[in-house]
Amino acid sequence: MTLQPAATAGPPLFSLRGIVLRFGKVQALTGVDLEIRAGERVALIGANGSGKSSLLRLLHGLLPHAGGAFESHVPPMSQAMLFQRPHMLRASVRNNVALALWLKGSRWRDAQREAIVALDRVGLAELAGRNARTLSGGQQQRMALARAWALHPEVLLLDEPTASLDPTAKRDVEALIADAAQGRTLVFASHNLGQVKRLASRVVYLEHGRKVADLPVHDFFHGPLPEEARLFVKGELV
Ligand SMILES: Nc1ncnc2c1ncn2[C@@H]1O[C@H](COP(=O)(O)OP(=O)(O)OP(=O)(O)O)[C@@H](O)[C@H]1O
Repeated sequence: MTLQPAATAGPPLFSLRGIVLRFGKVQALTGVDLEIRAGERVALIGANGSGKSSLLRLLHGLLPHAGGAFESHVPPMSQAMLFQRPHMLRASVRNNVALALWLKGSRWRDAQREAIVALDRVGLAELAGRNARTLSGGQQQRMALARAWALHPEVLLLDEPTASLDPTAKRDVEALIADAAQGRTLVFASHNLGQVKRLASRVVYLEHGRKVADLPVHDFFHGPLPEEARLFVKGELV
């Protein structure tokens, strides 16, 4: 499916000013300024280790910052994050989704019913009774998407959601993401520039933890870029 152009961006959801994030001596983010508004679809790109996952995890409240100011206007229950390797509980596919709903306050019976609706949406209803740990990589990502979707989040944060999938699964999961992103704010990390062009309205390029470019998607791919970002887009810097 094709994503509709984002409506005029709404109020700010996340505001970052001069953010520094460290893991011991490693500085994963340095002086990052970023504002993300409702309805935007922001792609985070950059070489391995440039800070994309760290930034997503900061937005999701999973990592503390060591400097700068971070404001989130999204209630914690209104955002969901998909990790590179989704976490699977040793339970049925249905219960993996239902548990997330139950934790959010649904009654168990309602949670199970809503889980089936969400699984149906990603084409997994037939596997609802299977142990989630026996799913293939593509099926796991679809399940994780159903789990995130079922929560009706305002914001979806995705960390390289199709990185480990074969081309068919990549296409399927990307279509589901496009569907899930409708009417929501999407922030995702990706090494797949085709996917960035298809899904994003805006591109943030990180290099060694610094934000080097931050442009509307068309300008990023067609306008002048800082040299390192230009080489990255040409595939000469990975
Ligand atoms: N738990 C951790 N402990 C120590 N260092 C970490 C940890 N997580 C990330 N880092 C370091 O922080 C920096 C940024 O890593 P991050 O995972 O955010 O990059 P990335 O852009 O998502 O990379 P990739 O494209 O490989 O997923 C890297 O130098 C990385 O080694």
